Amino acid sequence: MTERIVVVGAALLDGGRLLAARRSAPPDLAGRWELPGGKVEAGETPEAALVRELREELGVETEALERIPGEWPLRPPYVLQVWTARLRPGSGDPKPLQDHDELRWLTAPEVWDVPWLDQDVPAVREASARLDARAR
Ligand SMILES: Nc1nc2c([nH]c(=O)n2[C@H]2C[C@H](O)[C@@H](COP(=O)(O)OP(=O)(O)OP(=O)(O)O)O2)c(=O)[nH]1
Repeated sequence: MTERIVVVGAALLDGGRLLAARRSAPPDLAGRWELPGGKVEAGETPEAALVRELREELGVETEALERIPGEWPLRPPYVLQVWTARLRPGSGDPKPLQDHDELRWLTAPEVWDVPWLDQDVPAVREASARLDARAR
């Protein structure tokens, strides 16, 4: 089993807050919170996948900023990579259009108020470190 599929997660930052999204499906993930995103398709860059997924799932126009170093294993063959991102000027507010049933903008002290997917915790820790740096 050598196939490896990258899932891009967005640390979408706005005004010193991080967007968290509660999954509505599948049943084993529903109710837990994640960094919105999805699978990178063949021939697609991770940054393009991030912009596409956030448009589909949240109805927003975004820009990927920088990759957070590291890679975190999900259920094989998936691995999670995370980019910071921001809303483009004129983008609407995110809405839970697909895959999610609730969204929250979390300030640095609120980051651990939601039950993140277990496999997302290391990535969220890295993302929240960026949030702390930006909030200062
Ligand atoms: N988007 C996202 N998916 C995650 C995270 N953590 C985690 O375990 N996953 C899992 C859930 C899914 O099994 C897989 C990504 O699937 P997805 O449903 O979000 O991606 P997608 O839109 O490309 O999927 P699909 O409907 O095309 O199959 O990775 C995370 O932080 N963000």
